[in-house]
Amino acid sequence: MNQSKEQRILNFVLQNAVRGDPCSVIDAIDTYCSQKEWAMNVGNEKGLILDKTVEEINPSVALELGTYCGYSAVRIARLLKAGARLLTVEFNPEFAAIAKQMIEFAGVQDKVTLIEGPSEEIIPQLKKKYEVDTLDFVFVDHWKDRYTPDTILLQECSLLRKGSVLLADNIIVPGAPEFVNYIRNNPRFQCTNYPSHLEYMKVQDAMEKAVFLG
Ligand SMILES: O=C(c1ccccc1)c1ccc(O)c(O)c1[N+](=O)[O-]
Ligand SMILES: [Mg+2]
Repeated sequence: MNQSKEQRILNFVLQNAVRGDPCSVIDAIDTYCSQKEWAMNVGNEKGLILDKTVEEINPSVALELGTYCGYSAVRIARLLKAGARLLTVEFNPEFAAIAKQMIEFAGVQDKVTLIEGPSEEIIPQLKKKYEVDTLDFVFVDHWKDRYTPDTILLQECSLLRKGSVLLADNIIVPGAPEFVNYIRNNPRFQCTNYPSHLEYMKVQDAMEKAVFLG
């Protein structure tokens, strides 16, 4: 049966990256997706904004919404301190299966919990089933129409504390206008916009950082 693009990306990583070396995995994905087939990884330009945000926060507990092939999960996990953990949520079972292999090949599986299912079902389970108290960092990169309802759900589930940081991808392309309107007009969040480009393209995009004020 014809392989999926995501399987081709994984195969390229398995053949060109170094097992246990997360940076080589990130580089291999960026090489493949910039030269062979575009894919919706956050990419290196926005990835550097993600890196700086994670390093600034140094989270003990991080959540990612939208795992895809695991590129940003590997990117985040490689920066986490000893004992810190990333929970990453993916709705699509095929993507989750690829991401699991990607995370394991990168050697960051001990820091990452990959959860397959819809974010609206997983978020209410985080406290009891996944033993989360509050989240220090949330990378928001899933279906763009889920950004706002899931940000509201995180608050309703008391998963944010004063200083929790959300970083949202794709503010311009594909865009999340409802989220931008919600978060920038919400007095409980302090927002900062980071202009960038759509991964592997010369198209304007941006990321939005939102600090929860409690
Ligand atoms: O929605 C798309 C999309 C839409 C149409 C075709 C391909 C992808 C997309 C594009 C770039 C992203 O960085 C991203 O996170 C997504 N996404 O699905 O979450
Ligand atoms: Mg994205």
